[in-house]
Amino acid sequence: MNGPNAKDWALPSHPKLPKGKNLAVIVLDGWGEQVPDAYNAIYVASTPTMDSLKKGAPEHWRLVRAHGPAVGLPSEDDMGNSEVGHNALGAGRIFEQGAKLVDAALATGKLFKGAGFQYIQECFPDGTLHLIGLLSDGGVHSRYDQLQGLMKGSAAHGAKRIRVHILTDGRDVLDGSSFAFVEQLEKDLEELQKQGVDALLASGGGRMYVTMDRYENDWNVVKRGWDAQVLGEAPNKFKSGLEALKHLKAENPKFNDQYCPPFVIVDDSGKAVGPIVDGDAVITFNFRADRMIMLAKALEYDNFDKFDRVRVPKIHYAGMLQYDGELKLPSKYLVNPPEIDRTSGEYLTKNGLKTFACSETVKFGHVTFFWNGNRSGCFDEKLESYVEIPSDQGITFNEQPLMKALEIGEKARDAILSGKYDQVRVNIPNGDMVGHTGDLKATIVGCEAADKAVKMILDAVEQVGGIYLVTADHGNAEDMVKRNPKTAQPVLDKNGKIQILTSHTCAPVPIAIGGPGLSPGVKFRTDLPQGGLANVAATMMNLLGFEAPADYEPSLIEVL
Ligand SMILES: O=C(O)[C@H](O)COP(=O)(O)O
Ligand SMILES: [Mn+2]
Ligand SMILES: [Mn+2]
Repeated sequence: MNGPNAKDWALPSHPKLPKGKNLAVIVLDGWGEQVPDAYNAIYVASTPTMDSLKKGAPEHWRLVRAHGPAVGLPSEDDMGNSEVGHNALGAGRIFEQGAKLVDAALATGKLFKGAGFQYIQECFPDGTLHLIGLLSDGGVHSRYDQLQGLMKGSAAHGAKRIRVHILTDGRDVLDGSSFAFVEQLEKDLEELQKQGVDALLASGGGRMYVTMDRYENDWNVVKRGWDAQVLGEAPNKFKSGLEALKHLKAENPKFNDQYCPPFVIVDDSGKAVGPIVDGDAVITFNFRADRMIMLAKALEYDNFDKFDRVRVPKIHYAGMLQYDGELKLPSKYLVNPPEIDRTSGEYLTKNGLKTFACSETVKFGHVTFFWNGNRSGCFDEKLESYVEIPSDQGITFNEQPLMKALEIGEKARDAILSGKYDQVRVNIPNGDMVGHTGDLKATIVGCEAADKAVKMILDAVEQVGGIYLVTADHGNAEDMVKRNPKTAQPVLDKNGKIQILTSHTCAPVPIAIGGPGLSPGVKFRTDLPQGGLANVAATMMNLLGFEAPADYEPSLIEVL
């Protein structure tokens, strides 16, 4: 990686704040600030520790922006997410993120002129173009209008045969919305057929059960997708996508979009219409990395032992973006990823500071990979310890809402008490992972567990005379229902039932600082009302006794 020379990596000392204080950084995943009512799981939950921090407002507690342009997303309507949130927290600057970069590359047509697309195009005369990704307009991992642009543009640039392999959402968008997305997709494919392109939906499955696992929590998820997408094999076979969803839902009263079982579309003779074979091209159209990396490895690596691929077709594969800058995976991609460089983690190591980072598997990469600018691995193994607590596999987290919050708290506590680290950072997942299930009761339990974990860490900070910084990456658990934007009242569906919100929100998130090591004159500035997650990195550097690099977003604190 290019970077400043050694001299420039040195951070100047802060004129007023001392070095040598332990700093605990706690990111509560999916923990926003919203109207206090019965559907705000955080408000309903008993969270004495987080409540006590709020009493420090405005000097030691405030809100920061965690959505839209504040984290590099296209518009104010874009909710925050873990990738952009942790990127901003770790890098201290706002980078235009995947969603925006793909929009621009499609709008200018640059996407179709780049080396990545040309590599894909080489297969067009004889092969099929397969498009694999998340089917929704959530804007977190992918967006439907971008898939439309990709399909149309590919046809215009010579693709004669297109097969789409969908992952139904219901997590970044309302559960049940997949029916409408599939209907729209099948219409769009028909339109392409009228123009002479042999375009069909080929396979599908729910994102959490098929393909979109992350951080290698459960390779079975990716295998289910591989079998349907590549081998054309699934227990469920249908003539169309809509028929598939209707049938699977009728069969199972608990059906939801996130966990839809895998299916393949077959022709009249019962043959799968779109297995991936030698000579084909494959694009994974998600722009976000974490949940596409495992499939990218299966598609790209010669030496691969995570599951039996049975048949490994010789294909030209490209990602919408390059998902991992360190692994250079995938090697071919359509749009250059944001160049997130000189992250706070890298600065800390260059200045000799020691870091401990921990979460459970499903969020582990958030405090490591995303935090470090979509880069796997440490900057300096001698200075960094990354600890992953294995997550439960094969369950929806409303079944285990405590998750590993207390185990994460214990690891952080021990790391703080060991006195070995300057910065101890964790991600506590409950508000988000349980919030995504839409189960209000379980989310309340999860928030209570998260609060206990925070207490455990703050107690350790107290013992060593350290400093804490508690914040979140975006909202989720604070709002569990879809609301009328004008009245803020819950919206009812056609059966009169309240519509459950499984997704993130556009709410701001809290940030609190404190601990016995915090110098008495430190308080939040009042001249940064629009402050966002990208302002946190400079704040952390100050609390560690350093000035932040000049191009970082300004620190949220001042010293009187
Ligand atoms: O991938 C997911 O679980 C959701 O789409 C977004 O959640 P996250 O951004 O909190 O990971
Ligand atoms: Mn998150
Ligand atoms: Mn989430």
